[in-house]
Amino acid sequence: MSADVIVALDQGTTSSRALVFDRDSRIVAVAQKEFTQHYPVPGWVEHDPEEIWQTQKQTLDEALAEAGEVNVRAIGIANQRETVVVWDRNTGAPVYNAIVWQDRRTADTCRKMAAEDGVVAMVGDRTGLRLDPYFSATKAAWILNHVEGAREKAERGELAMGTVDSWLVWKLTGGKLHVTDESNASRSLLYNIHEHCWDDEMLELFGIPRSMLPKVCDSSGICGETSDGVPIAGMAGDQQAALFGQACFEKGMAKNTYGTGCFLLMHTGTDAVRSENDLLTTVAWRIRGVTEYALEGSVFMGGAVVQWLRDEMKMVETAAECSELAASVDDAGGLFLVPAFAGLGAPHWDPYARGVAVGMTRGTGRTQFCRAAIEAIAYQVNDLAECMVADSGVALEELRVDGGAARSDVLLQFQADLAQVDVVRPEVVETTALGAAYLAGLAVGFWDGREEIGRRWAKERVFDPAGDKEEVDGKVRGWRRAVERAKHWEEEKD
Ligand SMILES: Nc1ncnc2c1ncn2[C@@H]1O[C@H](COP(=O)(O)OP(=O)(O)O)[C@@H](O)[C@H]1O
Ligand SMILES: O=P(O)(O)OC[C@H](O)CO
Repeated sequence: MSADVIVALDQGTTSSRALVFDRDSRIVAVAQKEFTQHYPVPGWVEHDPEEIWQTQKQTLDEALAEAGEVNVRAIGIANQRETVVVWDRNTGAPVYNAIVWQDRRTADTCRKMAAEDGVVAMVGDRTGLRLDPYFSATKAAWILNHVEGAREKAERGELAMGTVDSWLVWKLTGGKLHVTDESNASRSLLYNIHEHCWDDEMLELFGIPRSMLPKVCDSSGICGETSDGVPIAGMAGDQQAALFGQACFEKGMAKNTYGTGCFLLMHTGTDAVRSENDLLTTVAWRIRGVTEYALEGSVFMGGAVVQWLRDEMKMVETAAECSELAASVDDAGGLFLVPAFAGLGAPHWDPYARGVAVGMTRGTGRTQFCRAAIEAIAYQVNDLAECMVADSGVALEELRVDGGAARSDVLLQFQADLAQVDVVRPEVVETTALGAAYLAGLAVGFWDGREEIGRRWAKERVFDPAGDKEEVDGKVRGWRRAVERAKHWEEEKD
């Protein structure tokens, strides 16, 4: 008899992955494929939607082939968020490349809109977000305004838009289903997170016809079937999926994912807590019609700074080598690297910031660059953690971590020293995929409930805070001076 399994699709910024999980939450099979990053103009980042789909489909097929005789009970999807695809409902063809969350082309549009009386407050009140190019709305509007004939087609109801989850479901169902889940919808700037609907005033503000938008579903629940008859039963933005996979189900529980970017999310229960410290209020997930929320801090360059040292600067051959070099010294010798390559996210929200390296001396070499890169990841997350503690009024009990760069012990130790909190790496670090699998599995009765999921979560290693407080404070002061030098570098355009 073939074993029952759940398949998770983890469509990330740099790769598409498919993982097969068994009833014990063990990974039975995994496949991964990187895809092309397009940087047509400095500050722009695009993906080819067809390549996203092809790589995702290939990994799905490969993972299933590796798993052998299995019975797939359901599919769950976790995806890079905010990245927007606009396609023709009749032909199914995208009208433009996907504009990626890191893309800053709409910075000037956002700045001008924000100058209008009351707009920033209205956007924050309704969506929980900032008027920043990070989110989907201005990216979709850019496509409508720049692709010939797109706006007219959209007005006629011929175009669909969606985040990558919507695009994958559209493809998986052979163009039958145009849906998203509430966690993804909450990243668009078009969704009212309190009234749980697309917001007419936001649609008008950004010039997006309502007919383009997907139907919003629960994050856990059968929303449809693939062309092969497998239920699609879970969908969430990858950071929310990771929060679920880390079993952060209680108010105040937090996780940080160290992927391309870094995303610190704290569960706030059924309260949409408004940040006083420049964080975002976001939907964690909606299950059986009940929405739970999270506070989020988003850092745009996390593990990607290590990739940059490897691929562009050629200072190392592998990401692991960067960590090894960083671990070989106690500090960066006064060097600070602020990787504001795509502007700065929370808490600065400065799309005009650009990368800087300051504090170089004649003794600065690649080892110091590697150390400074690893430290920069931790400094950015530490800034978010401070905001989160200030917002919630309680110290973090522990910080659960995951993502590719969470493999780096030196990073996690430095994080614990900076934030003075236990940093906990779980046994299963594939928490994004696991979260998507759990959301799908719960919907089809594969797992019993959150209690069971909580019991399954297990620590692999705890990084205890160490280090001299004064020394740490001095380093943080240095980091913040360096950040000031990165801000407002790119000139604003009219
Ligand atoms: N040993 C390591 N030390 C530091 N960073 C690492 C290490 N291994 C991988 N990374 C970083 O992790 C990132 C990939 O993480 P992943 O979670 O797969 O990203 P994403 O889901 O955003 O595509 C890359 O940016 C890479 O540089
Ligand atoms: O694909 P990741 O893991 O870098 O995550 C990207 C985020 O969802 C962007 O908000």
